[in-house]
Amino acid sequence: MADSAQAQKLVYLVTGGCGFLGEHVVRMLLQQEPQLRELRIFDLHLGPWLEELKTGPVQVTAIQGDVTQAHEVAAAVAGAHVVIHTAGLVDVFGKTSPETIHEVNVQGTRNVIEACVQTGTRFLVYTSSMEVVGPNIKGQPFYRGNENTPYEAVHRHPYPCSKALAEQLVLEANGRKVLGGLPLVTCALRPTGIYGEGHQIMRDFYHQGLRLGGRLFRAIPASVEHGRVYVGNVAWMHVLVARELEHRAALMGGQVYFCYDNSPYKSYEDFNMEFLGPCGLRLVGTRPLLPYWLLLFLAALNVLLQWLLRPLLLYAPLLNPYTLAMANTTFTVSTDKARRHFGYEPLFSWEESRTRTIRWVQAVEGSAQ
Ligand SMILES: NC(=O)C1=CN([C@@H]2O[C@H](COP(=O)(O)OP(=O)(O)OC[C@H]3O[C@@H](n4cnc5c(N)ncnc54)[C@H](O)[C@@H]3O)[C@@H](O)[C@H]2O)C=CC1
Ligand SMILES: C[C@@H](CO)CCC[C@@H](C)[C@H]1CC[C@H]2[C@@H]3[C@H](O)CC4=CC(=O)CC[C@]4(C)[C@H]3CC[C@]12C
Repeated sequence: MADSAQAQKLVYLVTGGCGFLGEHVVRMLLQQEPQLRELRIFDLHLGPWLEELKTGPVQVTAIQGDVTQAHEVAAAVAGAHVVIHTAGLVDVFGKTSPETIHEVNVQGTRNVIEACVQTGTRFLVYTSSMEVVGPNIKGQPFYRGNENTPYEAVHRHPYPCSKALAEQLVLEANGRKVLGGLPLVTCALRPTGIYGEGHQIMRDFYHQGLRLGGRLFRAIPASVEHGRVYVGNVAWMHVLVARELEHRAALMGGQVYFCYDNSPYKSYEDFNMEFLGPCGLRLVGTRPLLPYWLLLFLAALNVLLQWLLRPLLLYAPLLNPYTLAMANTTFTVSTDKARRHFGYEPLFSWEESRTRTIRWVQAVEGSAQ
């Protein structure tokens, strides 16, 4: 008893802890981090599920706050040993302005770094994205690449631009002296497309399929591979990095790691069918049903409609030129850097990740009826 009380000494802060990934990180920390004394969860919108966590042995502190507000961030960071910064605006559909995306993703990250420096927090884990690398605006394939694969990372869209700038800030902050004189140790994790329980876009595709009588229509050639990783494994990587940063600061500080697991390489649509198929949906066509030029035309039309309708309503469909380019460009990773640097092995096999995700989609279906 005395031993476990002594071992429980660490205070962690998870920003964006009520988001899709953030919730998994929070739950994973509570399950897998025995050294935890207090877990602070900082988010613009706090979820009601946090209440159930407050009865466990770890003190769970929910903080409603905004990363763009430096004083709110500093107050939340003060006294934390580790910050896991997952909060961000994930918008590739034109729902929010480029300025707001920049403000949350870049200025928010700057505020987190400054708060660490000012309050003496030494370990910062940043959730970056594969989008920091690509696909680029030229649509060049990135086939089974790793962290050292040369690739022309050129972006125009506000989301990847903001993630790239924020990642750069985090990596440049590695080694800065924090209050007390010790160096800050930072690193960035770059998930590919995350899937699993709570994935909003999977839910959207599922509902779209139901509306279309149980069918989805192939739009992307099956040969275009899109990297995907299970949310539980992404969360597990965050927990491991947060744990190991202190012991392997020289090796891991300032490094980037793709998030990977054993999920198969498939096209975006074929991969989704791994879950939606067992839930009764069918992907129609072995080839795209519409020619690419027509899809591109429809995507451009959606942008025009979004602009025209803006004064009346928010029209933000899944298809736009950016999402089409994303889905239509091969981007897959193959790396073992996380295993070599901090002993990462996926916690969930592909079979388990698939089963869990299918169960979740089925539960979504149940709750929709
Ligand atoms: N979903 C994906 O496929 C991928 C996501 N990522 C990154 O992972 C992180 C988490 O993404 P998701 O969980 O998918 O998104 P999400 O939208 O589900 O979660 C983001 C969380 O951040 C919070 N947040 C947003 N603005 C905030 C603000 N101003 N102050 C405080 N909290 C704020 C939201 O309330 C939300 O709970 C993001 O940084 C994203 O860029 C990276 C790669 C892939
Ligand atoms: C053309 C449509 C026909 O069915 C398919 C459109 C699918 C798109 C909505 C998705 C294709 C690729 C996705 C992105 C990708 O997985 C990488 C991402 C990383 C992030 O950091 C955030 C999410 C996302 C941008 C993800 C968003 C949805 C897609 C564009």
